[in-house]
Amino acid sequence: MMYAANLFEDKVALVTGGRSGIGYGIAEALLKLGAKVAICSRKEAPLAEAAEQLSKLGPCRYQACDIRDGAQVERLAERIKSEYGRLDLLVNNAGGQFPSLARAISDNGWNAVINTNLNGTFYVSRIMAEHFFIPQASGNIVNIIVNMARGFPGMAHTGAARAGVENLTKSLAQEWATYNVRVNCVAPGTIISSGLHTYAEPVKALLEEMKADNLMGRHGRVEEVANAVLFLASPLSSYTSGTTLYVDGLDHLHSDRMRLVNGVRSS
Ligand SMILES: CCCCCCCCCCC/C=C/C(=O)SCCNC(=O)CCNC(=O)[C@H](O)C(C)(C)COP(=O)(O)OP(=O)(O)OC[C@H]1O[C@@H](n2cnc3c(N)ncnc32)[C@H](O)[C@@H]1OP(=O)(O)O
Ligand SMILES: NC(=O)C1=CN([C@@H]2O[C@H](COP(=O)(O)OP(=O)(O)OC[C@H]3O[C@@H](n4cnc5c(N)ncnc54)[C@H](OP(=O)(O)O)[C@@H]3O)[C@@H](O)[C@H]2O)C=CC1
Repeated sequence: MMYAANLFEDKVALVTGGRSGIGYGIAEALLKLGAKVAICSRKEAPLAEAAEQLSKLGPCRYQACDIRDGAQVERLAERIKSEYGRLDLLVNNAGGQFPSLARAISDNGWNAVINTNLNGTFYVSRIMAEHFFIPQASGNIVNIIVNMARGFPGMAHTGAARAGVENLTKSLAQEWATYNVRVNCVAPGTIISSGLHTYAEPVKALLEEMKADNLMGRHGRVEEVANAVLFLASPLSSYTSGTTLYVDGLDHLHSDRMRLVNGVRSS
């Protein structure tokens, strides 16, 4: 760990989707640097188990919460208030989608992905800002999106949702600068995490091809995403807001994704 061990001492962080994968890695990194952490996700049992593990590193509370439901998010804010009394950092990490060509996405499937990634991110951001960041006149939001710089063939729903989050980030960063709130995005490429285990063949084979197509010749690691979040969450980035930091081994500048997706289609 290259950051000072007390970098987030006395800071309180909420990591949505913190029970698994990238969110867990972010929560772990924040705890190691002295933060108090809250994690939320929909499934209570694995969430409780993750919080128990994370508590070995420092104070970690959990509450089941579907970010698509504003009432549940309000209850989460009340709980954070009663447990910790404040919130300094929100990491909007909860999200996901399923691989599908656009023509095959049903209305419900489209709405499920937009509701999760775009609407959920907005609800949590607005509610935490109202409860904490604006009254405190300080706060920090890091939105985990995805590299969709050149579109996202094979996952058009999430490409659209994350582009919405990226633009929302620019708007909130400007509206809330006056309250000393910074808002940024981290855009991962393909990261080896629990999220990838949800994919079956032939997408698994496609992931191998994407690795070979990557200019660094590999997928990313959870710690590499967490390190980017730590930078944006810390005073080291105090003059940075409204931006996107890519953690994708250059995929946003170079990738042959549509050709690879066509390969899956014809296999
Ligand atoms: C074809 C080429 C593919 C290219 C792929 C490239 C791969 C690169 C990947 C690298 C970058 C990104 C990686 C990651 O993000 S990893 C993280 C992954 N983690 C998750 O995605 C977990 C969270 N996901 C979910 O919870 C769900 O996907 C969802 C967001 C949809 C929310 O679930 P919810 O519980 O609300 O959904 P329901 O089960 O109620 O379903 C609602 C409708 O959505 C349809 N649906 C859901 N899953 C699928 C599926 N696998 N395939 C098709 N349709 C699906 C479902 O059928 C419902 O619609 P209908 O009522 O019309 O049936
Ligand atoms: N792995 C990768 O290659 C990449 C991942 N990403 C993004 O990073 C984030 C984390 O991904 P990763 O850790 O890999 O995957 P995971 O599937 O492990 O993580 C997704 C997390 O989000 C939670 N979640 C999903 N929907 C909701 C909801 N409606 N309300 C609350 N929590 C929810 C899940 O918990 P539960 O099921 O209990 O609700 C889970 O903890 C996601 O947004 C993902 O799309 C972006 C680019 C690349």
